Amino acid sequence: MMSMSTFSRLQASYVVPASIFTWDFHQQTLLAEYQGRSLTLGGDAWCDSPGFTAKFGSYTLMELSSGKILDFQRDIIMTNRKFFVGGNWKMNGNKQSIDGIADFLKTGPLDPNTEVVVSPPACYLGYTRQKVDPKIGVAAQNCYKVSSGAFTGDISADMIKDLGCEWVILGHSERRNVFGESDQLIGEKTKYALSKGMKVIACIGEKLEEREAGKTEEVVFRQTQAIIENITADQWPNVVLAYEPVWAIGTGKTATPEQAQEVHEKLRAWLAERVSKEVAASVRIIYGGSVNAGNCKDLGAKPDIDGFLVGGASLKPDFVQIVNARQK
Ligand SMILES: O=C(CO)COP(=O)(O)O
Repeated sequence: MMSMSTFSRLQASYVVPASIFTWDFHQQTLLAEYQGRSLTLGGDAWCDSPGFTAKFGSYTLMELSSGKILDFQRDIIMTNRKFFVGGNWKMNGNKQSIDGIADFLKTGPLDPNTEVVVSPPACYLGYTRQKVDPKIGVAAQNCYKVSSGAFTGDISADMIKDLGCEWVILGHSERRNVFGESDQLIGEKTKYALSKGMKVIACIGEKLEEREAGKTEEVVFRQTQAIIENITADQWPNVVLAYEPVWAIGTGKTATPEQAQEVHEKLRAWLAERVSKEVAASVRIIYGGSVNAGNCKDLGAKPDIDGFLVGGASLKPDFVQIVNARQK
């Protein structure tokens, strides 16, 4: 038996290039043969039926008198990125307040079309896992890049999993800026957590002075590059990217829906070039920074904003409204 990652690697290294080479050769030969002749062309588009592999469509061009295919294009025409809302509790709460949060989450009602994850401080991971509905994911706010050892004060992906939690937030701006974590370390942590089968909310975002200096894209792409290098093709479904401009975190200064959409759209286009069209179309890019019950609907209506990572408001019943931001 071959593992999924070996299969993907062999397919990407040999099968796909060989198929493309063969097709290109065939097409060039055909076009040379038809040179200077008048042709009768017919084209047809085809899409999968919804609910199957509906995200792909193809368009085929045929020379009708010979019945030979001259060209075909395949593209992504539909994506089904499930709306994702994470509550990052940061270093807040105790057992009593967690009970209160579990209660309002239970009362909800929570939109079943939204994937919900809450992220308590490490010492309350097990308690939170027991208290909240099993349909709600529980995330650690950080973890180190190895399974165990002399790393006083840290926790590992293996320990988080042992508590029944499957998510971890990595690269949060507070880890980067208060605790001095580098792009490289965040990449290494991402690699290790994914290798253990964990799901990762990987955070990126520029500081105010970087935005003012026109460096938003440069910073966001640099931070994302260090992350994508550590993700294999088959691991992308386990990754959510969180764009959190540092100037909008905990400041009450939300990015406008247009500002956030602009960065998300550029990041998706960049991912299409750097990773693949499929990953760019399917990965969820969520926004974080002063999201609240009042601004979540406008932000969530933007086409490239696939949800939120919520700080302060995730400790309050307002969080339910944010989870339901896409409801009419
Ligand atoms: O950092 C954040 C989520 O990770 C955002 O925090 P606030 O929602 O409190 O601004």
